[in-house]
Amino acid sequence: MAIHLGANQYGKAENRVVRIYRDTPRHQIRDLNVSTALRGDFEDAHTTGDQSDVLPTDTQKNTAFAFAKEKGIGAIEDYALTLGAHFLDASPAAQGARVEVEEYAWDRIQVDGQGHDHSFVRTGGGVRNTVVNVEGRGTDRKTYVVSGISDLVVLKSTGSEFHGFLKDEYTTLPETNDRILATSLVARWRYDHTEVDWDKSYDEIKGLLLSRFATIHSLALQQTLYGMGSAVLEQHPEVAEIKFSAPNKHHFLVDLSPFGTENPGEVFIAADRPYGLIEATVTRDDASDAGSAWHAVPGFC
Ligand SMILES: O=c1[nH]c(=O)c2[nH]c(=O)[nH]c2[nH]1
Repeated sequence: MAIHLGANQYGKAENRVVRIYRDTPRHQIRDLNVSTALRGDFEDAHTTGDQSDVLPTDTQKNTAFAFAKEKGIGAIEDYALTLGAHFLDASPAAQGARVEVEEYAWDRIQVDGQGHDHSFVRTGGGVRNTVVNVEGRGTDRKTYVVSGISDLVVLKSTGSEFHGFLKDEYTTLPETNDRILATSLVARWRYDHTEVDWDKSYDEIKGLLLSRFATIHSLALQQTLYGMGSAVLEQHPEVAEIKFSAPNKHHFLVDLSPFGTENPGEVFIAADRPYGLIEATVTRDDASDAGSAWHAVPGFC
């Protein structure tokens, strides 16, 4: 029987790196979840057990923590770019390095109208993330950055319709001109290059996604996503394409007629499962080649 090793990568997943800046009494916190992986010619490590080419996952973990102190943490994209380039340089057998970073944001706790110096409360409103892929050596080096947001839970209580859909003998869904539209949005966008003010770009794109969600009169979640994505591409030349994964968090009107009570769009049951899952990519016609930018980014079509 002929068998061979297929695609493989290895690394340390979900290093919870917390960095406190305490140079003054007014501390700052950065709270990250960092996953690293190397891919390349690691045939022997699998087939013969020879680990001489393997930079241990433990070393990768140590590096993520050491860099948090030695180099500090600026934008998560810069931290991931630095780590990715380092791992590729440190591992001659590797052809590519992948670094994924999620950031859990904290706000200062307000005490007597002032943000406290060293007490924080976890910020709501989505988790920022980035995936950096670095490949090749010397002048052949290619670097890809996909950044995004997950768990951005949004709802509009009107301004959403769904009608005119295809019907067959199993269709029972009533058409509606007024429904709740809610989702826990995952959006990831691929940058065209790395000369980007990462924090500014992220803040603006997040703001744009939220404002378009609010202002688009929705005829379907599909149309809302396309409108949100188009706005990002129109206003952010640094973005080549954007992908969405959006569970349609259904809210069903409760029938209060058995109690003789009307319910004109006021009381809903928020259904947990099942949910519609709407996924879409919005791309520039002249987008740059994605290369390995989306390598091992699950959860999108
Ligand atoms: O926005 C929606 N898109 C659909 O494809 C769909 N299908 C469905 O049953 N409800 C909805 N809502």
